[in-house]
Amino acid sequence: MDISAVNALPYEDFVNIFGNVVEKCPLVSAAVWTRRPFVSLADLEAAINQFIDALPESGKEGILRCHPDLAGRDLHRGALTRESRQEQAGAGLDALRSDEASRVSRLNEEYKRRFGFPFVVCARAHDKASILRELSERCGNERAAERARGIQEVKKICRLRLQDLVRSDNKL
Ligand SMILES: NC(=O)N[C@H]1NC(=O)NC1=O
Repeated sequence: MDISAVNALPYEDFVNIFGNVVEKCPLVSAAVWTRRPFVSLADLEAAINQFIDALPESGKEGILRCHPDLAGRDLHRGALTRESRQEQAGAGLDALRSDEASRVSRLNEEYKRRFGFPFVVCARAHDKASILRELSERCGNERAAERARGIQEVKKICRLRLQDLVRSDNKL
């Protein structure tokens, strides 16, 4: 799929294809559709990032709250989105030892209690050990810093998901 094919998509198809580049936030792709034509994939990514940056802090926190916990309930129930399942499995989060699983669960709960939104990290940029380290370190940050950090991670996840979609053999 090249950028001219992306630009030719009616909004229903655009939202179907790009609706989960920001986890469970199809509103983002529905909003940026009006920014066509995009000159490149990077331009589409920039439009998404600008939309996110223009949100009030409550909207940014809302985006974070749409993310499932890493190695959390949705993974165990088989309720993750396809993208999230692949990302979490790639970092080995679907195969934690029981001591690791209880540590992640305890830290995820501590993080959510402290900040009111879940810990978000781009799992594909990490492995199990570095995710555990980040989770534990970031629990000690301030709320505003964590909100900004979580949003940076959302953008990294989004970039990789966009690249997958445009690289894949997604015949339109
Ligand atoms: N909580 C969290 O970071 N979840 C996300 N991270 C990632 O790479 N995929 C996700 O679903």
